Amino acid sequence: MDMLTLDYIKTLLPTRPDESHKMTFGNVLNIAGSINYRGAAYLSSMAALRVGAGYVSLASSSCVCNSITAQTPNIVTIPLVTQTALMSSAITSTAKIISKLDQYEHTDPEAISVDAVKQLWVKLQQTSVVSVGSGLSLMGTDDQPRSPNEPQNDSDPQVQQDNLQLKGNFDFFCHLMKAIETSVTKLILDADGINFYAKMIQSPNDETLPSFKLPTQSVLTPHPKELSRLLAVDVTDIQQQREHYATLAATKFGAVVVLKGHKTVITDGQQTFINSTGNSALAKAGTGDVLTGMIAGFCAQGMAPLEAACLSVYLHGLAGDLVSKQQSCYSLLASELLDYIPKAIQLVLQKTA
Ligand SMILES: NC(=O)C1=CN([C@@H]2O[C@H](COP(=O)(O)OP(=O)(O)OC[C@H]3O[C@@H](n4cnc5c(N)ncnc54)[C@H](OP(=O)(O)O)[C@@H]3O)[C@@H](O)[C@H]2O)[C@@H](O)CC1
Ligand SMILES: Nc1ncnc2c1ncn2[C@@H]1O[C@H](COP(=O)(O)OP(=O)(O)O)[C@@H](O)[C@H]1O
Repeated sequence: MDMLTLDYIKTLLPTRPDESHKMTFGNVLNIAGSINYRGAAYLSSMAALRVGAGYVSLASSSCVCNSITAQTPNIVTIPLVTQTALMSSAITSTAKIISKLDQYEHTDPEAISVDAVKQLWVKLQQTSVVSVGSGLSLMGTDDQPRSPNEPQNDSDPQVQQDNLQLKGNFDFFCHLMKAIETSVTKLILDADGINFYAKMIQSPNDETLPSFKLPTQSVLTPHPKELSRLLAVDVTDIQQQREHYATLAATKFGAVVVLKGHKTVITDGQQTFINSTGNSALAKAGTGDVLTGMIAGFCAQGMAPLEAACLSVYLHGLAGDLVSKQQSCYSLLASELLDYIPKAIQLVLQKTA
């Protein structure tokens, strides 16, 4: 186990040759965001650009893409066909409307259609790295009231697993992961992408859950609760032995694992690093989406997943430390963290000189 040091981080920053163009610095396809989590799509895409990726495309539903385009001109958007768009084009009579509405009653109106995978097919072949999951809603919690006679212990990881219900973009995600399995080498899997993978791993005999393999160079970015779902281990145990469980997951899933939180653990199962930067300012909704985008952005520049994860986690924490110095650790917004990434990179570069 090694602490991440500035000396080591200095050696990781990718070079920026003068003889270059945007594609020299990689192409990220970010599949992120959903009707309630548009901000996650913005934060992750912008973070990939902020660390130097040459080209970032956001693939999501039209409502997400429209919101992002209204906020920034920097992200190329790929609006994906939604289930409701297909549904309305298929509806021709009132009777059909009623039967279809019944069928889609519990569906997110902006849920992406499985046909969108065909839309993405060529792009998947051309892209150097794909990030999936930030704000892409696949799961909900089963909030059904329970009978008082049937108490359940919610801290039991198995109960947490059972309480996760598939919804929203689930069908699209399953087809997408099958396509990624055969066409993508570098994948960053975040948030509900991890929750789905956990459900798949924990329920190998469930035929309603199509299985997929992670690409050879994958990064999983769980927070402790997500890792607890992946390993079916209580979150308290995870927090007591963070390095142990992160390493176990990396070995089990053949991926780099970034176990987020104070002293983030980064491991490929053989080498393990502990982050030395960051503070409670980062405990704010959306900062994890920024981290996912940073890892994707560095991977796109040709970095190996372990190194890209170490560099991203360190800079993300350093950006949080710079914020804290200027404005305390109370007030950071995840969107402001994006503005501190250049300052963190500059600090590392200055130390290099
Ligand atoms: N602006 C946007 O668009 C934003 C979009 N976002 C997107 O929203 C999606 C869902 O994100 P989310 O925040 O709703 O769910 P999630 O983080 O799984 O928390 C659920 C529960 O897990 C637990 N838990 C969490 N962290 C923990 C920890 N470190 N250690 C231990 N436990 C921890 C905690 O449970 P508790 O401990 O309270 O029982 C918590 O209540 C996701 O796609 C994301 O990308 C967000 O990034 C926000 C900004
Ligand atoms: N107390 C803390 N100290 C250092 N880093 C923290 C702290 N709390 C959260 N972070 C960092 O902030 C990010 C939070 O990510 P995550 O839990 O996925 O939140 P979200 O889903 O809202 O983006 C992670 O990179 C995590 O390491």
